[in-house]
Amino acid sequence: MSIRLSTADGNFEALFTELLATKREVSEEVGAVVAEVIARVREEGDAAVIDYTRRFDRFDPSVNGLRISAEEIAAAYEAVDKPTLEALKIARERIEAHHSRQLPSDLRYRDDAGVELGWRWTAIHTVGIYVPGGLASYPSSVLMNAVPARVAGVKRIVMTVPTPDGELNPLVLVAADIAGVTDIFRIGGAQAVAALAYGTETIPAVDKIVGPGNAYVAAAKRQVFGKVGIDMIAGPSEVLVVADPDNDPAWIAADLLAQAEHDSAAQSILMTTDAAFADAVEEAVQKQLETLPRAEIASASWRDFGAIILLNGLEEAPALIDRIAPEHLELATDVAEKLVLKIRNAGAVFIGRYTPEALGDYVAGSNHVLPTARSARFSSGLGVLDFMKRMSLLKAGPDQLRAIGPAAIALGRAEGLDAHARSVSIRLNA
Ligand SMILES: NC(=O)c1ccc[n+]([C@@H]2O[C@H](COP(=O)([O-])OP(=O)(O)OC[C@H]3O[C@@H](n4cnc5c(N)ncnc54)[C@H](O)[C@@H]3O)[C@@H](O)[C@H]2O)c1
Ligand SMILES: N[C@H](CO)Cc1c[nH]c[nH+]1
Ligand SMILES: [Zn+2]
Repeated sequence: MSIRLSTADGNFEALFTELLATKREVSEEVGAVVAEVIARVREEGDAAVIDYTRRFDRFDPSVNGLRISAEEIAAAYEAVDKPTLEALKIARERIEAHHSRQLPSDLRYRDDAGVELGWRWTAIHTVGIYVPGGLASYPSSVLMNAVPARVAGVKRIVMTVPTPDGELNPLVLVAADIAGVTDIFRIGGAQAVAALAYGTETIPAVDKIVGPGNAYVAAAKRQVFGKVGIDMIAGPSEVLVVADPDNDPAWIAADLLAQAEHDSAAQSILMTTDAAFADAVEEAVQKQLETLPRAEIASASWRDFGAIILLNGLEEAPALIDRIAPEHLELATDVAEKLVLKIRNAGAVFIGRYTPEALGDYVAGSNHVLPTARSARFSSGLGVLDFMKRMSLLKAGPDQLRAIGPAAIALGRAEGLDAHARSVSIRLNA
């Protein structure tokens, strides 16, 4: 049973604020564990990675080597059935087509003073992609990370994926192969992030680490930021479904459970205007849980973090949605197109009754690595630009230096930086 709030109640603001502040991870403890893992991996390299993998993933990766071999990838193709491989290829193509449209253009122009200005985009050379794998395997996340990197022009894509108990997921390996991943390592958690950031004897250090993961992965990415770039914090999944009473409660229940089944720390929220509809959805959730293989995880998530928010009218929705800033927002109402224009903060919006979030998780083409824990207030989902940098270009000749140089001299002197002023004046006085 989820908690229920109503905007009609006097204590709504207090309860809503509490909902926003809910911590879904035990952060202080995680932060300390992760700091120790990173320090040991920096110090001891492969030995620490192997030790932590034995401890957290329950197998010894030194037996087959940290790196997943070409033979293991070839064997994975044999283990994957044809329809699933076809589905993976459809997803890869759609993700590639969508992300190709994100490629930015270079620019060069001459302004009124004759100064040439512009920028040039270049790809990051080596990136690390973290593919989660503790509670479930995510071939789709391999594509969501690696395909935009390839589109951007990244030369080396180093992937880490935990393989609990040493079990390889063939579809994950095939996805990596068709997406153009160059190196794959069978490790996960904070030890994988640390290895990618600092490098070990076997694992190359990368320039940037991207990808979702659990609380340990998220904390590790935060802690290595600066040594390497990171994309954003994409932690336990979330969905906010805005649904009017014209929906089939079973469809909405299925959508709520689709995110709840990821992790007991996932969060699913329903916003609706009708109390009887809310009851029907709650009932449908309980019914569907009876047959869901991952019921244990999903019911824990729905019980501990699920919520139903009753509104007086849909016009109340946008302001509340912006405060929640959900990873995924479903608008299952006939006024979805109008509503979407009023929303500022969400990782991805699914418009209308026939766009379940799961479509975006797999095959729509947009990225499913999205900001969680309210970080959609200031960040966006993974895309091609996360794998690129923009260099400024400037060019002046003697006339342009004469035109704008004196102002630079004045500002250099005003800041007490005489060498700055001189590097301009020396040319003007030549
Ligand atoms: N936002 C997104 O785009 C997106 C996409 C896919 C998955 N997800 C989320 O990613 C998360 C994946 O989590 P997961 O656990 O399945 O896989 P994971 O790969 O993120 O984490 C598994 C690793 O966590 C480490 N770990 C586990 N318990 C530990 C402990 N007690 N101490 C230290 N380290 C420990 C282990 O090293 C293990 O290899 C889920 O919350 C899911 O919702 C998000
Ligand atoms: N919904 C997840 C992002 O929050 C992504 C995913 C992968 N596979 C299924 N779903
Ligand atoms: Zn999902």
